[in-house]
Amino acid sequence: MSEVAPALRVQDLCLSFAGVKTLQSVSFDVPTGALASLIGPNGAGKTSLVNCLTGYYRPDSGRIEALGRNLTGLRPDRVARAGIVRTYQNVGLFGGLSVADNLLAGRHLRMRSGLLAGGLSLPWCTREELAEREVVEDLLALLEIGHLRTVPAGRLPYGLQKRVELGRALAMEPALLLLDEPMAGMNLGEKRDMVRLIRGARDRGVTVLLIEHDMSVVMGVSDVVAVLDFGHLIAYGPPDQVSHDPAVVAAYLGVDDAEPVR
Ligand SMILES: Nc1ncnc2c1ncn2[C@@H]1O[C@H](COP(=O)(O)OP(=O)(O)OP(=O)(O)O)[C@@H](O)[C@H]1O
Repeated sequence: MSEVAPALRVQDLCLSFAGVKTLQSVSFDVPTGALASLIGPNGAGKTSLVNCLTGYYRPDSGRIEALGRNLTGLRPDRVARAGIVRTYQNVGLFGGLSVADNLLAGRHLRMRSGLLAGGLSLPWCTREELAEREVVEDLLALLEIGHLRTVPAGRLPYGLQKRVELGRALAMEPALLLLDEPMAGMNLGEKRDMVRLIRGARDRGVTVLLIEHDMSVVMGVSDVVAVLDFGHLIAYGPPDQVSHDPAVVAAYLGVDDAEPVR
């Protein structure tokens, strides 16, 4: 039986800034179709690793393979074209555009028609736009924000803006979705909602790598967890195993008692 290749394979990745080692020989896989989490205390190197994966940082050495391609050292636009979509810690929506139009903006990357053809209202273009709007409606339903479709995104509370951001990322139909601390600054209720929606995306076949520093957030939702500490991968495996790993408990003093967010 042939094994399915992992969606992401990180091998011996090293990164340093002015001689200070930020990532030290980090290796792990994200299985295709999984919801994987990358966790670690503040300053562990999580964002630096994501910046390597998305082409913003060039690693000193090591290899990044995703979706069967070698992505090591590729520019961010080339990485995005390979189907890897990322959200950021800060909200980056078009505040004046409606929720639906923000999602449509995500679809535009995939649309045949450019703005010029759209402006001329060519029949094929209109048909295509209608089809895109249907996809957007489907995503609005998935994210439970259909009732907000006409509201300017900038007027929404923070937790809902993060939901729209997730929607815009999903609108790009990523093969691998990197979510950089999507629950930072959220209250418990908003975190629970977000966890449910991210799981929903995974259940629709999107491979997800969730970056988080709050261990309780990831333990209830992840298929597999990778733990970074001071640039080293100190644990990798299913959440139950990782949460009891002595190295992880030491890195997160006391947090092994944390209630998982479900
Ligand atoms: N562009 C840069 N120049 C210099 N040092 C950097 C740069 N980017 C990251 N670092 C350093 O790398 C280390 C890891 O930072 P990083 O932001 O990757 O950690 P993190 O795990 O994402 O932390 P947090 O949870 O606080 O976001 C830190 O010591 C940081 O100062």
